Amino acid sequence: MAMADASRILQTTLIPTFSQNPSHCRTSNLSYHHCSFKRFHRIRCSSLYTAATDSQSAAGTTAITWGCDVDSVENASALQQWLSDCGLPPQKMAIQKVQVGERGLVAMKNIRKGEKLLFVPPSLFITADSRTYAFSGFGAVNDRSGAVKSEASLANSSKWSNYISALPRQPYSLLYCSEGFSTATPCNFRTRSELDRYLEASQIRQRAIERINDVTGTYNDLKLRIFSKHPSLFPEEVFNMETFKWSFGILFSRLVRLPSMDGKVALVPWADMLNHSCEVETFLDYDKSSQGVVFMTDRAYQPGEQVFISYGRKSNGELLLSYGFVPREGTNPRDSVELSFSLKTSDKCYKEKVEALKKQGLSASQCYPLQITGWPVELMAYAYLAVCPPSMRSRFDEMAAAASNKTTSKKDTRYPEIEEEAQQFILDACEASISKYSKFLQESGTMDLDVTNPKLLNRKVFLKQLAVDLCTSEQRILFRAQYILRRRLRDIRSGELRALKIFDGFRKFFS
Ligand SMILES: C[S@@+](CC[C@H](N)C(=O)[O-])C[C@H]1O[C@@H](n2cnc3c(N)ncnc32)[C@H](O)[C@@H]1O
Repeated sequence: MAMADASRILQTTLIPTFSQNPSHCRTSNLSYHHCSFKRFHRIRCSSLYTAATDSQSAAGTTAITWGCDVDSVENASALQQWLSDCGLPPQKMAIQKVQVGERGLVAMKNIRKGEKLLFVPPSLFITADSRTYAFSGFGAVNDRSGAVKSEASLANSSKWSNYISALPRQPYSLLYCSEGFSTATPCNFRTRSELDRYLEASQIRQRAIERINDVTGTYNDLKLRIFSKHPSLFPEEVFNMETFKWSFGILFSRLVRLPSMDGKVALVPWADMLNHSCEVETFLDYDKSSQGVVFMTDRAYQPGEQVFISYGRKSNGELLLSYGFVPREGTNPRDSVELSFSLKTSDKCYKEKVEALKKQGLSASQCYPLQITGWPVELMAYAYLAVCPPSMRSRFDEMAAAASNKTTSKKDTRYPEIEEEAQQFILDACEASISKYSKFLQESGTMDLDVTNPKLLNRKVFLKQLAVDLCTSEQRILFRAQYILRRRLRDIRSGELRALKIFDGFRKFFS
């Protein structure tokens, strides 16, 4: 789920707390415009970990007091009752503890292949334009004096209280990787150094850092411009980094994009209890004929079996980043690994090549995804450009254009004269990356977890396992690419050798 989508939903879930009751704004001298947070649509990425760390340590850490344990189903029956009172039709599934994903929806009756399930009506969606009331602890300001009700009383008074009570108190998310985050968080990367250590080999580390910076930057921005100026309206106990990360953790792991509603994103209670399987190809969407969110099963289920949907055709790294899990090894046909490539600064044509790339909006270093089945034509074009000799400088522009995925004609142009060098260039990057993964995977067996608290030890073992699973799956793709590249190079070289031998034979014959 894109950061901008999550941000928009988060902001609108805050707005109605005020906009539904403008008198709060009057008492606190905040204009309606201020209350609506419209000015804070922009996500600021400038704040770095240090800023987040400072505010965090100054604030102290506060554990989330709403929601429930990630594997608890005690609030599930209340949720199901509330949903049916709100118009959810009778269901063929119920929330239960499951093997995959802690809690999930399990078939109560026989379900046929091709059957439509769920039918969650729009009145239950939480979207950027819903008049949602107090979705998170952030919406807790709701009395005339501006005092904050406790989350418990908020949870009881909010329309969404049953939904909030059934949300995981500690969503699995890489958002919890910033320094100084609460040790109460059970299974995420707690510190930046953990993230660096465990995900050093993977490009997902950089993506996680960018996401954390986006979220912490947004919080710091709001804190500087609003929360700190109106402490009675925005008390630190509620408006702190921890609750902010919790909200984003929930959004990243539960928001759904609905293609039939022009790509609108929404939290869809009940539907968000379904877990992901890479082995199904069925997605949530709004169904105009039944006027609700549905999915169509692509296999049959018997009573007692867990029912799955697909969260999208995502790589294991993307699933870890947003949802905090890595699928079982070899089960994700959409898995890919991002590999970084750079032009050599010692290249005689370095500047000209950088210029050609710049014209396409690319830089000297580029990342391309490798899949078990191969890699994009854009990567091959970048490799040609990287190894292209000065005598072929007239081709730089066309190679750079082909290296950009903006080109509509995905022509797989080949340059036989530099084919060997280009394949070798990709192989070198692959092998450098493989050795980074091998180093981590070898060391992970002996890595000192450095903890005394048994709860924390469990958490650390879990997160290290996630990193090991991700790195194993990414390295597996790289090994496959290495195998293909080595074979191609062997063929090219043996082909050249054969051609040389024939040429030599002709030469001898004629002489
Ligand atoms: C949309 S929620 C699904 C309901 C969730 N299991 C719950 O109890 O609230 C997404 C979260 O479920 C878990 N999950 C979903 N699919 C999973 C899978 N295949 N393996 C492990 N965890 C999964 C992850 O924690 C993810 O962040």
